[in-house]
Amino acid sequence: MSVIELHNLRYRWQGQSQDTLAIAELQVEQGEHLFIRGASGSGKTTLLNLLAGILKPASGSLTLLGQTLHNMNPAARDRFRADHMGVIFQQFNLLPYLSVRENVQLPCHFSARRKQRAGDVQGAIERLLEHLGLDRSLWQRAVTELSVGQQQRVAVARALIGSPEILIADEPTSALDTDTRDGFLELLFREAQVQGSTIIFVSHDPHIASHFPRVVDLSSVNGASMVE
Ligand SMILES: Nc1ncnc2c1ncn2[C@@H]1O[C@H](COP(=O)(O)OP(=O)(O)OP(=O)(O)O)[C@@H](O)[C@H]1O
Repeated sequence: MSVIELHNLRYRWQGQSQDTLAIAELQVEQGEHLFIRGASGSGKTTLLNLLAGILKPASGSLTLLGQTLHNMNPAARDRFRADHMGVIFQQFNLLPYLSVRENVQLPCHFSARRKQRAGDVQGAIERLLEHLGLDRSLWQRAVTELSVGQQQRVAVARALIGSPEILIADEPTSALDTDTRDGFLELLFREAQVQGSTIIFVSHDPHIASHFPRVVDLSSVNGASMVE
């Protein structure tokens, strides 16, 4: 079973005369690191929102770990997301009034499964922050006191805790210089590999693509012949 399976998927934003996305086939296997590239406006964020169950396809099928998110009720969908997905967005979405430690711990509050998989939660937080190279002196600090690069590491640790099967990253490196960006990707890959997580990484930056074993250009799969 693929981790993500997508078949004849269509999505159109309201008011648009054409489908934003029309993807005949896309499968992502466990542990794969997939980079999705595409010009601005090609539908990358729309695709991630469909994968996360935030948007519902107009037609076609989309399954994650064999389950169809858009057929679930909202509570079940939220639970699925908390249990199985780690997300890293451009703005990181860290909670400013919480410390580094508390931010990383959050998914274990929302998901008993993630908590159970993390085991010794405080130990897991420390291991992740150490592996991601975040100095121990920062762990009790509010995240607002951290640099952008440091906040990014906190966001990665939070996405990884409790070993979710699927990691979704939307332009998480856009604020970084080249060296910091490459270091960030190395850390992300190393940790994802340890956990066997699948990565779906979206960006319009072509330099990042060279770090990924599999690259899908959205413009080449989007609108390709669909079997009705
Ligand atoms: N909320 C919305 N309402 C209507 N149309 C939208 C909405 N969000 C996106 N779109 C349209 O869908 C298309 C794809 O947008 P999307 O944000 O998915 O592209 P993207 O590839 O992520 O772009 P970028 O690289 O600039 O972030 C665009 O034409 C955009 O105008």
